[in-house]
Amino acid sequence: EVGDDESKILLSSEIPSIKQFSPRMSNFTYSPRSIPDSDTLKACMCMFDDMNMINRWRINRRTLAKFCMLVKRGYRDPPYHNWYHAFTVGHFCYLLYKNMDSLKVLTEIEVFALFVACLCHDLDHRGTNNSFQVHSQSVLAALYSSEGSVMERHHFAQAMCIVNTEGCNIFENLNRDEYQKALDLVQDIILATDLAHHLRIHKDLEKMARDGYNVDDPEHHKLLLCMLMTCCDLSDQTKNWSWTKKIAELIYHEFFSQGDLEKAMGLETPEMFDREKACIPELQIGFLDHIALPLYRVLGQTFPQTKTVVDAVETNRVMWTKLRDETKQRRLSSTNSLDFFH
Ligand SMILES: COc1ccc(Cl)c(-c2nnc3c(C)nc4ccc(C(=O)NCC(C)C)cc4n23)c1
Ligand SMILES: [Mg+2]
Ligand SMILES: [Zn+2]
Repeated sequence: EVGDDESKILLSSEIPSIKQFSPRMSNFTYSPRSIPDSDTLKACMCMFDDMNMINRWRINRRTLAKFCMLVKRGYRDPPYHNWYHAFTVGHFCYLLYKNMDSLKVLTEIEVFALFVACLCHDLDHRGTNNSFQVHSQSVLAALYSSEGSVMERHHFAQAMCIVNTEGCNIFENLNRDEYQKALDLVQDIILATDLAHHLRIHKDLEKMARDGYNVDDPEHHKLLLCMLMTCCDLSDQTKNWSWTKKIAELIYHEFFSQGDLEKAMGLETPEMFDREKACIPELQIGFLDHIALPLYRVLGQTFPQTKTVVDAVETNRVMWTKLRDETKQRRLSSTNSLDFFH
């Protein structure tokens, strides 16, 4: 049941030019969600091509088309952690490449692994997080909870299944060392998408920003890969307010569904997942203050070309504070009304 747009991609040997998409495709302000689902596979192929990855790693076009198709199919359809999320994360990686001098601060194989990891990083996500896996004693927790980062280990395992599927191994023409290096990098980068991991390395990222990035320090390469991956993963926060607000709705739709499940299973539900207790503007301001803003500030400090991105996140924070104050205002005014007696 290969979709018609997918079979067209598969059969057509030439890769269309990136020019056929918006001329703003490589601007930080461009929102990839304006690319229709039916064009996302073609857009992925174009991004691989525009970053010269097809030539550099001698990727067979048909193999690339099959790989991208299986990755897209490897996502389920929860409100947020679906193929569209993976596609937008991959697109932000493309934006970093186009706006940070082809990411020459990393090696070519690191950039290749980063882009592949972006597309694969949430494969087969079920719309529930690591603590839900452990508390609900899911199959994935049984498999991976002893090492932690349960979902992220599963996402990587799914990516390896695709790479090992006949006709889908985009790494097949790498030599032995490059092959091993590429898969190790994809694993490290996908494991780094666990927010708990990001919180563990945040002090190191700030130190790297203070000291200045040292392209000759392998530790800085590892830290930078983790940092850029999380910047890609949270990149919906760097777009305009209407998109950012829409994304929050999708995320809390997913969170509250998890909370409903937890209540039904008699598990305790943190406020963030409890539709009765959560105040979305408050929670979003907290997320921006504790995670997103410090992260994008480190990016902007280390790479001045990305400063515009920090401004966008700051603007979104202002919008959330306005929404919070309005919501408070409405509640204040209503308690003075007859509602008070109900
Ligand atoms: C990088 O990995 C992930 C994994 C899952 C998600 Cl949903 C996100 C993510 N992407 N955008 C958002 C936004 C706008 N708000 C969020 C609010 C809270 C949390 C959260 O998980 N808080 C738990 C605490 C231990 C930090 C995640 C949020 N988030 C990122
Ligand atoms: Mg994830
Ligand atoms: Zn993600």
